Amino acid sequence: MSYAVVVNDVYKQFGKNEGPFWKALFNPRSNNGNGKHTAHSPQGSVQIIVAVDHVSFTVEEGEIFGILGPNGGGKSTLIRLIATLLLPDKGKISVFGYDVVRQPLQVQQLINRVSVEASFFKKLSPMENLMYGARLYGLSAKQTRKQVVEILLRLGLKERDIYHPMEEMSRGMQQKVAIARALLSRPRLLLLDEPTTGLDPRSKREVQAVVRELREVHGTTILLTTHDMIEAETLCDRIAIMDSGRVVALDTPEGLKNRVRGTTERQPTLEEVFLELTGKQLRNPEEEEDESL
Ligand SMILES: Nc1ncnc2c1ncn2[C@@H]1O[C@H](COP(=O)(O)OP(=O)(O)OP(=O)(O)O)[C@@H](O)[C@H]1O
Repeated sequence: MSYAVVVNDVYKQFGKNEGPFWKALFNPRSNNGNGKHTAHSPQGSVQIIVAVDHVSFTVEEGEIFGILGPNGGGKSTLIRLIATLLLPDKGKISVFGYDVVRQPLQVQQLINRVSVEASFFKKLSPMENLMYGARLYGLSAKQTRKQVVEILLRLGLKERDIYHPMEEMSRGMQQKVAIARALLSRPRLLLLDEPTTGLDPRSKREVQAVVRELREVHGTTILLTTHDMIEAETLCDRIAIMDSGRVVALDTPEGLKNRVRGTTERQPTLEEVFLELTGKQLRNPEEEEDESL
C-alpha cells in the first residue's frame, strides 16, 4: 500500500498572551473542556489552545479524504501542518514518504493548498494572476496561457471573466480562480481547506466535479476539510470526523452511518452520526440557506 499522507500522533497547541499573571488572579479561568486552558507564569498568563490533539491517520494515494468538523475543530491547523506552514509540537507527518519537518522542500514540490483566504492582486485579472503564479512554478508562458483558459472554463468561468479585474468578481468566482492556480503546478496532493464554503449551490457542484475529475484523470490525491456533510458524503472515499482537535471517528461514509444504525429503521444522515459521536450539531445555517436556493 502506498500512502500519500501519514499523520502519526500529531499534537499542536497555540498560546495567546493574556497579560500579566496577577490579572488572571482576578479573572481565574481553567480548562473549559473545549481544548482551552490558561497557564500562569511570572512573565504573564497565556491561554493555551490545543488545536490538534494526538491525531493519527493515513491517506492512500489517489484517495479523496475528508476532514469533517465544526469551526475551531482543528481542521485548518492540520492542513497547515501537512503543508509545512506550521511545525508540529509532537508527532510525525510524512507526505509521499518525505518528512514535513526535515524535508519541507521535497514536500512543497508535491503539494498545493487552497484556503478560503487565498490572496490575489485584486486589480489584475485571473489570467494575469495565474500567469504570475505559473512563473513562480517555472512554467512556460505559452503553455500556461492555454491551460489557464481550459481550467477556468472547466470551473464555470465565462471567457470574458478571465480578463477582468479580480476585484469585480464574486467570492465564488475568486475561489475557483484559487483552485485553478493550485492546479497549475499539477500537485500530487491537493489540500483543499473548505473549498466550497460560501459558494452558491451551482458553483459548489462545479468545484466538486473538478475535484472528482482530478482524481479520475490525473490520479491526484485530495485531502479536503469541510463542515458540509453532503459534500463529505458525496465526494469523499473516507471521512475523519474531527472535534476539539481530536479525530472521533474515521471510516467510509457508509461505515460511519453503520456505527449509529440500530435506533431507527431508516439510515441515519451524517449529521445524526456527528451528533451521536460528539453531542454537537454540525449544520451551518448559512449552508442550509444556500442549499434551498
Ligand atoms: N495562529 C493561531 N494562534 C492561536 N490560536 C489559533 C491559531 N490558529 C488556530 N488557532 C485556534 O486553534 C483552534 C483550531 O482552529 P482551526 O482554524 O484549526 O479550526 P478549524 O476546524 O479549521 O475551524 P475553522 O473552520 O473556523 O477554520 C481554534 O480554537 C483556533 O482559534
